[in-house]
Amino acid sequence: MLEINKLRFAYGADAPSYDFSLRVEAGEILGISGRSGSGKSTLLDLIAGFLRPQHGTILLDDRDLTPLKTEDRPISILFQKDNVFEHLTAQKNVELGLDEPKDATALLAKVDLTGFEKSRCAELSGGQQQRVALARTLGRNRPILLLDEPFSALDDQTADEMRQLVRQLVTEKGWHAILVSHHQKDLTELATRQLSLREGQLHAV
Ligand SMILES: Nc1ncnc2c1ncn2[C@@H]1O[C@H](COP(=O)(O)OP(=O)(O)OP(=O)(O)O)[C@@H](O)[C@H]1O
Repeated sequence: MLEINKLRFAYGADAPSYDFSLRVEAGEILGISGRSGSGKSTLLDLIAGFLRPQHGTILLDDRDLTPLKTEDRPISILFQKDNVFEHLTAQKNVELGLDEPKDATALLAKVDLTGFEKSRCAELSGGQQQRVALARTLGRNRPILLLDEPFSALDDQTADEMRQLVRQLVTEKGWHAILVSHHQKDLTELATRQLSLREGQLHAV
């Protein structure tokens, strides 16, 4: 289980402070909604280690991740865009993220990109690029998946396909996923549970 205990953070002495506690089971996708500026990205940045909390702990299966640097945390992140290096091929993009050699072709096949191994990502559509990023996530197989508006730049049908794929992978792999989004459809169709962020605190929806 991923446990975030009384994580407290403020950007400065006069800034409002964020106070988060939450738990995410393996195979669960926790959806977090909230108005623009409510602190959704801040929450993900704290879990990813881009920001340091002033108080509190982040545990995965009782292991304390709080002191670890971002690169040592067992996380993958999918942003709205810019998840791939556009000048590199799909295959290189998948291989770059791996700790040990794995079959990039098989990983790309999992996300329905057979035959695109040698395509430069600049030549791929936004949805295909997101699938390359997902193939890398699959290869890395990190237990925590942070999703920051990952489908916002996609058309409706591609977003639907991506949601299904992400859902299937999270269930299959037992990842602990947190999705932040403005889009109700993402939250209702993908999240297994939802919370809303208001005034620095998480509330039941
Ligand atoms: N580097 C920073 N320094 C100071 N304040 C910041 C910084 N980054 C964000 N903030 C402030 O913290 C608050 C939360 O920002 P955050 O980006 O986490 O919100 P959000 O809910 O993800 O917003 P959006 O939905 O628009 O992406 C905002 O008031 C924002 O202005």
